[in-house]
Amino acid sequence: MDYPGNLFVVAAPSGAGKSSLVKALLELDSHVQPSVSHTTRPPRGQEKHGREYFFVSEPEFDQMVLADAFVEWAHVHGRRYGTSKKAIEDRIAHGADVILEIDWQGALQIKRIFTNAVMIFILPPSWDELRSRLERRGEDAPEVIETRLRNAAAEMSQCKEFDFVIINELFERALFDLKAIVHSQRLKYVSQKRLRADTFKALGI
Ligand SMILES: Nc1ncnc2c1ncn2[C@@H]1O[C@H](COP(=O)(O)OP(=O)(O)OP(=O)(O)O)[C@@H](O)[C@H]1O
Ligand SMILES: Nc1nc2c(ncn2[C@@H]2O[C@H](COP(=O)(O)O)[C@@H](O)[C@H]2O)c(=O)[nH]1
Repeated sequence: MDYPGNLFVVAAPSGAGKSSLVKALLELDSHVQPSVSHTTRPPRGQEKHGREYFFVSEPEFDQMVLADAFVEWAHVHGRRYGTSKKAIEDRIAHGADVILEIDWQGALQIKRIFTNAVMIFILPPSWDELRSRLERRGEDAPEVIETRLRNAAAEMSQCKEFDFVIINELFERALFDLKAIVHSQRLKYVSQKRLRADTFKALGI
């Protein structure tokens, strides 16, 4: 059986560090491919259209919804965000490991469609640290930070729906945990379906 590829879904409250962790994972592991979402929020800092997001207008997003172009989409912090079918379906069909960095509402939509998706939730170590990460990042206006912190409690309560919860206190430790989850899912297929079968054959058992 060909390696079918895994779909990893990473969710977290804003500022918990999911983009930093996923970025670091992608730098270390070329077999994992990111999905680039569409959003109606404006770009911040150095963000580029087509790299962090496809930045689209509200009417453009509406059109994509009407055209059934999204696998999932949701209202998050007063904006809309969605994963297009185009962003993931080809890659999954070709057996790539794909990682989605999306909110919990989108994550649960994905789980209903892709029942084998591996669901990972990132938590910050404390409220104080969450606030100070958002402030230190320095890319959101104070009122945006307050909205994100207000929404964080409801978001974090969803972590029980996920397969894995990583506490991002020490970055390297959290990255180690994320890598371990990705590798363990890959090994399930590689060892059970192919290498193990080859070894059994060679051993005549
Ligand atoms: N373990 C950590 N210790 C200290 N700072 C961290 C840690 N992880 C991430 N950060 C910092 O916290 C800030 C928020 O991280 P990041 O942008 O990755 O969060 P996020 O969960 O992706 O947020 P959003 O959903 O708003 O995009 C960044 O400035 C990042 O460098
Ligand atoms: N349901 C979806 N949520 C998404 C998607 N892409 C990003 N997100 C989530 O939105 C918030 C805010 O992101 P930010 O870049 O504005 O800080 C965060 O929780 C993201 O994970 C998506 O395609 N679908």
